[in-house]
Amino acid sequence: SATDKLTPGDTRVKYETAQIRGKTYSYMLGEPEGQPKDTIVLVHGFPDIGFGWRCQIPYLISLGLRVVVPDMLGYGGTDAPAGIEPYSLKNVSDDVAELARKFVGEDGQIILGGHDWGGAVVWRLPLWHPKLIKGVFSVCTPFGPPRSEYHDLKDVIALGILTNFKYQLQFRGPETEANIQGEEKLRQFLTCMFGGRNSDGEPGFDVSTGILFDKLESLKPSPLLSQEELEYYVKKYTAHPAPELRGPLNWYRTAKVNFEEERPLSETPTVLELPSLLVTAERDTALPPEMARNMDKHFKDLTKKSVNASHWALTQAGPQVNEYIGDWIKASIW
Ligand SMILES: O=C(NCCCc1ccccc1)N[C@H]1CC[C@H](OCc2c(F)cccc2F)CC1
Repeated sequence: SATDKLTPGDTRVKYETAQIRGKTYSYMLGEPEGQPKDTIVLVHGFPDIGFGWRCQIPYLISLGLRVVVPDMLGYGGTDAPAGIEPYSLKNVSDDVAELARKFVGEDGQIILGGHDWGGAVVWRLPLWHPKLIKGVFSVCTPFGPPRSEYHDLKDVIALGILTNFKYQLQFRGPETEANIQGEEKLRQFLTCMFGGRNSDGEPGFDVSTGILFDKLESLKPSPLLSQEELEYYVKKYTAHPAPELRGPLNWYRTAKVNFEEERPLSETPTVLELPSLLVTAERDTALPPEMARNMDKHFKDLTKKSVNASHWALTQAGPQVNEYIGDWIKASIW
């Protein structure tokens, strides 16, 4: 039907590019019948692409929204610039703001949604561009306030805190980028991250270790991706020269840059006044729902929901996620 998930190359959306603050961004554009009620921008995470929102895009168009879904910096048809700074949450927020303004103008507003790293972006964007966002939602990723002190993740984990982020020590290091190169390894990596298991039912990734590289070649296809969808992801990831994961993994190397850029924001308590929605995934091992336990004091209008899904909630609980987003838009924004 009209709201069935997008397929690779689906003609229900247009595939466009734009020059944004010196980089080429590639994005999907979905236009509703008649005048759009609003424009919504969707920000994906790691290791994903805009296609990760395939279960949401047709539904949001059916609500009368114009839907803009970029491949984020370093991914798919979007540039992967050199250096770490371009991947900071502030720089990526400024890129998304410029892309949004192409559709709503200098004084217009958008609804903004994110998943995973895209969730971290959407919680910062309204702090940098307060007038642009009329409502913000995140799937899986809780809000964390800007910090006044820097603590390296390695030290935090050594204290037994945030041990669910231990895989990030591997991701920010050299080995993942070095070990995952070329079509076959990228296919195994994506199968792994999307929940592929071997014939003994063992996963190739866990949050307290990271990727178990010697398990990759024995993983069976992930039930979360059809073969066609997996090949579309592989094609998008091999569009960048080796090391193909340099751009995506640079997001894990921005902690110090993010801290320095956000320090001025940490001097006053952060309270987001705009309508906000958090949808947590009950079985997300990297971003468990209890990470959101201290969020409420930073929001004036926060709705919290949860779905019975793993980290890949957008596809695993697509209809439920869509219902929560749709109900929240109708209740809090329209
Ligand atoms: O690494 C990520 N995804 C890849 C792993 C996906 C996966 C999980 C489970 C099974 C299979 C695959 N996501 C990042 C997204 C940003 C997060 O950092 C920002 C941040 C904080 F540090 C503290 C509080 C809130 C906050 F947003 C940290 C996780």
